[in-house]
Amino acid sequence: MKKEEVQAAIIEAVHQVKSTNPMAPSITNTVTINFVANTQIAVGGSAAMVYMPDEGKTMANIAQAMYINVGTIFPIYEETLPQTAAKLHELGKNWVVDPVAIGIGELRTKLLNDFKPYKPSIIRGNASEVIALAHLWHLLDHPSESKVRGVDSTESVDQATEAALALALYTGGAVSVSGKTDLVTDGHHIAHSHGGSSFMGKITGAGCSLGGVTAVYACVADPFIAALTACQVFNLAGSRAEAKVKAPGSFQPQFIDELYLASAEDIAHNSFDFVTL
Ligand SMILES: Nc1ncnc2c1ncn2[C@@H]1O[C@H](COP(=O)(O)OP(=O)(O)O)[C@@H](O)[C@H]1O
Ligand SMILES: Cc1ncsc1CCOP(=O)(O)O
Ligand SMILES: [Mg+2]
Repeated sequence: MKKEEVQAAIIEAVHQVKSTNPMAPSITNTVTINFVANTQIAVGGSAAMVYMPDEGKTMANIAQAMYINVGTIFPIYEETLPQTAAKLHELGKNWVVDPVAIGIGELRTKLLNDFKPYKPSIIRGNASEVIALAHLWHLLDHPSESKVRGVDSTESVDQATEAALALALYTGGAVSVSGKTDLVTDGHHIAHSHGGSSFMGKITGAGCSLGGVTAVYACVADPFIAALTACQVFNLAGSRAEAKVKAPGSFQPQFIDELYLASAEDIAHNSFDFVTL
């Protein structure tokens, strides 16, 4: 795959989403649920948030792709999440997992551990979360020095490269690691997407919404292209929004506007590096 082919695939994914309005349902946290839905809608997708086991399985049946984010969990998720993941795996649908706050609490750890056999098509998290998931799934041969302290990363994207590659090779899908520069890999290629804004770390939900938008593109594109397209549109919209505002409060609505306004060509030509391994 050449960089020009990647750019052509990004343009195609953006056009497909804008013209078909695909639904990427979510089971996601209660902190950022509204922002996730609004960003999914801004790029041309359709949002539907569910909680219950029968809802998860129904959505797995009718959706083209789905998003599961464990940022806030409830006892019912012990039923909802494994049943939904099993159904998505059985049906061969693309689905995105964001292992928010991995390491905190027994239920979250159990839920993330139980996803392993269902091989999520895209794992999206910050560096610390991606490293912690690779350790939880025993994919790294050195001991864990877990630095997860909540929802924010304490490690750099570069430090998560080995974990991202190990996860991608295990799932056969893609892994998307966010930070100042984002890394996307399918185990055979690595892309680094540039841009964004420091204000994205000053609002809640930049990562969660990146996962939701990744699921929208996963309705129409393969996991690597879907994950990279989402990073590209976020980095472009983040840079453009930052240029127009002074502080995080006004950054958030401006960012949604820029997601909505970004053209397929501009998204594909936002700065990124691409290497084949
Ligand atoms: N300092 C930064 N500069 C540019 N973009 C950033 C910065 N911090 C985060 N982002 C962007 O914000 C989004 C969420 O990333 P991140 O903050 O790592 O996720 P999370 O909220 O899950 O920890 C990504 O699109 C990422 O590129
Ligand atoms: C603050 C918080 N607490 C539990 S989930 C959540 C949202 C995390 O959002 P993001 O990972 O996108 O910053
Ligand atoms: Mg996050």
